[in-house]
Amino acid sequence: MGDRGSAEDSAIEAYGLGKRYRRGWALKDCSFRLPAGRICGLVGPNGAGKTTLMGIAVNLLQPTAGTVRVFGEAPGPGLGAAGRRTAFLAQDKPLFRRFTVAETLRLGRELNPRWDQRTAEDIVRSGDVPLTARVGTLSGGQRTRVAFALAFGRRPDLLLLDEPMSDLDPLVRHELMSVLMAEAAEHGTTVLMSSHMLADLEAVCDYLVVLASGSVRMAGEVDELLSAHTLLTGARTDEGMPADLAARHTVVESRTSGRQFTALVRPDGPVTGDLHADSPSLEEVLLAYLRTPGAPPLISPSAHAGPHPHPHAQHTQEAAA
Ligand SMILES: Nc1ncnc2c1ncn2[C@@H]1O[C@H](COP(=O)(O)OP(=O)(O)OP(=O)(O)O)[C@@H](O)[C@H]1O
Repeated sequence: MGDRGSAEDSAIEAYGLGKRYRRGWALKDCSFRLPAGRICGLVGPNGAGKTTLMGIAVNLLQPTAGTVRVFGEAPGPGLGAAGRRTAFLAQDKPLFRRFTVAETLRLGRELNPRWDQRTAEDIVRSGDVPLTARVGTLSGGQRTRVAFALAFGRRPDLLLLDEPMSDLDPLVRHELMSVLMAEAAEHGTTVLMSSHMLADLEAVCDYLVVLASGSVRMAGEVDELLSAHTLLTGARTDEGMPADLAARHTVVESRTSGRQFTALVRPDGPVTGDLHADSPSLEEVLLAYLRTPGAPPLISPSAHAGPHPHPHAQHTQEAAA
């Protein structure tokens, strides 16, 4: 892609990234790479650091430690190259309430040289949101649609969406997911989307980053992550599951129910014994990691990040958050 060398292949690369607030670390030693062109789900329990990570990537927050690169550049003030290529849809979707929808889109057009009016208007119109309505009179879901239109209209190379679907009804959610996938496929947009709706993520994402307590617990291609895991069921022992299983394989989580145990494992060789082995769904894998923040992390090779060449180019002072 282009003449920018291998850095161009990474949409986001975080290395040793940390953010400390007064109450403690919100992100700690967070390293991962998101290759360009993926639709990536960002998953983690409340307070895991998802919003903080996105805020650092779009230069709204400064890291306390480590570095982040967006298309190979440190996020900087103003509309640097990385900033021009990035759109961020924040959780509270800030819009001017007194503006009409048309005025909101006009502002988007005036502020963005790459503005795509047709895409933005299509997204608004397909939800029957009148262009003449004031933003303050719209329902929460309609406002989300306008915020989506603003984000897509910017024609970003990287779109960061912080829990974009939380106030949408299932039909609108489904429709906007389809818009998201179609736009991303047509323009090669990289998407990083935080969500607690695991089924939605399963439908649209081909890449995943799982955060727990500020650290990356799992990152990589969905297919790779899924195929690394096996769901085992068998007769429970006094300890719950047979002791040799934990000795031979990486156990993410094990649970017992009645006379049975179920364990999600990363097999380190053939699974032997009187056990039933199944392929887990993405939801089963994610739930196991969310329930077990201490599980050994799994970072697939495409998600590995290394140190950046100019670590001092990144600001490291605390921001007024
Ligand atoms: N401005 C702030 N000042 C102090 N602490 C903060 C601030 N913003 C976030 N935190 C803390 O940092 C941690 C991570 O918060 P963050 O909002 O990044 O999590 P999240 O994964 O986006 O959560 P959620 O799923 O609830 O949106 C939390 O413990 C939160 O209380």
